[in-house]
Amino acid sequence: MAQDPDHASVPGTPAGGRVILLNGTSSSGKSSIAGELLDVLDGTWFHMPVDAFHAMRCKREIAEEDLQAEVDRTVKGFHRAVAGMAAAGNNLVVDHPLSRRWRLLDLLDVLVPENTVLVAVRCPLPELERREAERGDRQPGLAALQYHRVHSHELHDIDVDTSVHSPRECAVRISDALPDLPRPTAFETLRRTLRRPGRSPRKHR
Ligand SMILES: Nc1ncnc2c1ncn2[C@@H]1O[C@H](COP(=O)(O)OP(=O)(O)OP(=O)(O)O)[C@@H](O)[C@H]1O
Repeated sequence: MAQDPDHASVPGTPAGGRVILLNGTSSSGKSSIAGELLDVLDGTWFHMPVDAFHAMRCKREIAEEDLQAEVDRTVKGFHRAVAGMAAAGNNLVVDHPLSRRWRLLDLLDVLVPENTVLVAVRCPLPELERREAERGDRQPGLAALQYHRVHSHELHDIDVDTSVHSPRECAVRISDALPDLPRPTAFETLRRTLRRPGRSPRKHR
């Protein structure tokens, strides 16, 4: 290795990292699977939950009318933080509900589609509502609100059902599927169909 006594050489960048994007409603089990994936996957991976970015915000009260804009700005920054970590060669497990259409469209613009694995984390609504009531730390009705939105674009690379499998079993299924995923990836197809240059953008919600 070359000498660099002043530590002035910017470290080289390996090929872009892989991003496993866990997409499901609140209480579907994304964080639980992410924790298991870090244990199951070979090599070094980071868990990047959008919740961690919301938790970084100062505790000053936000006016009701400003709240959605604050949340959207945080989410948009989170997307770019994910893209930046991956661009530096880090492998990531991202835990994020695609509960508004613009979130998917924005991620299609900033992530490398061939390096992105889109996982549908599914769970029937009655079980989601049971978990939501049991944990008590989520706004009641949040899972129901997101239920018909998060998977509305339909296409994913891998599906798991957390009402049938434990977080560990879901993580093993995802890990086992990685080497043989068909191409094009869901993100490649979605980018081609939803983000074609010159196509008028659909309304972002
Ligand atoms: N496969 C599973 N089987 C049974 N219970 C589960 C399973 N996965 C998660 N749970 C339970 O569901 C609750 C929510 O799990 P978790 O925090 O992983 O969900 P989440 O999708 O990350 O939620 P949020 O987006 O609200 O943070 C927890 O109480 C967890 O123990």
